[in-house]
Amino acid sequence: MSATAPRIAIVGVAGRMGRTLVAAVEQDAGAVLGAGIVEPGSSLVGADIGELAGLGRLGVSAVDSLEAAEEDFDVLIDFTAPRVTLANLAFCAEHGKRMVIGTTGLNDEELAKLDEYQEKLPFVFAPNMSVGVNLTLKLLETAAKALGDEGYDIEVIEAHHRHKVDAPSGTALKMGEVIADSLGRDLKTHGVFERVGQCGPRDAKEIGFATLRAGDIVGEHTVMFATEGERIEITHKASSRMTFARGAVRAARWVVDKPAGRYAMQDVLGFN
Ligand SMILES: NC(=O)C1=CN([C@@H]2O[C@H](COP(=O)(O)OP(=O)(O)OC[C@H]3O[C@@H](n4cnc5c(N)ncnc54)[C@H](OP(=O)(O)O)[C@@H]3O)[C@@H](O)[C@H]2O)C=CC1
Ligand SMILES: O=C(O)C1=N[C@H](C(=O)O)C[C@H](O)C1
Repeated sequence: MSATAPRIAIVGVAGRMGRTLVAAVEQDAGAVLGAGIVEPGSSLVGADIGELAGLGRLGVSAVDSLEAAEEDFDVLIDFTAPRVTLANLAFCAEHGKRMVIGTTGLNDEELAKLDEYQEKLPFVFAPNMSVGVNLTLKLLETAAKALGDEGYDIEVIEAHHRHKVDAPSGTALKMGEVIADSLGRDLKTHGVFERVGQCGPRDAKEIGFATLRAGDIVGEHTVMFATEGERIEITHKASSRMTFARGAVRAARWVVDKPAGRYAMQDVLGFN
């Protein structure tokens, strides 16, 4: 399988990431566009996915189920919504496929469900597929270890486009988890996601989150380490969805010959 270019199916192919993924697969000589899946009953069934992506005709027509695409792909790339992703994971496990999952906003129960599949198929799950964000996670580990117990307050600030449905972003939560793990804290107890009214002074160990939603912001994350007299800010700014899409295609090429397991982008990039 690894010797030939994997055939990729993109679910949610008419979405913001779906359309960008079509372009990313087309640009990658090591991957082949196998199928594009839209919502069941969508008026886009039969549309050419190249045309949906603004690339002109590519000869691949959108279908509205994984069953209809089953013969046409090796790896499914899924940037949709939690319930859709979990249903697709069940299909892929049953039919010997691999997956790359970029969907965010999974609740604890859904995250636990994801774990149930780690022995059933190989899949990469990452809230952010960009190389830059994954490097930033390594920098945060170092910064948190150096500063977190030295009186520096830690705050995570994220900004995204007006259409985003989950908050804080999956990336912001991942950043919080990396920082908490590095400091032996638990994000469940130390994460502060809302401050309103007479909320009192800041606890030294809390990890605060602030969310902005506006216009067409692709995705921006800053982690602030602030103490009296100085502040360090580690920032990542995405200016194009192509950075996520290229990472996802890279993950699809990587996961195609891996044994069953749940992998992270850090594994794909060799950062672990
Ligand atoms: N990991 C990463 O690097 C990144 C992750 N994301 C995450 O990816 C997800 C999608 O983001 P985005 O592309 O902006 O969102 P969009 O809403 O633009 O795209 C989601 C697409 O999924 C489609 N969809 C919904 N249900 C189904 C179904 N049952 N079968 C097939 N398709 C379906 C939607 O169709 P319809 O519109 O008809 O409902 C829509 O086209 C979010 O969770 C986001 O946070 C985003 C960017 C980067
Ligand atoms: O919804 C988005 O757009 C993005 N979502 C991801 C997240 O929730 O972290 C990644 C990226 O920042 C864009």
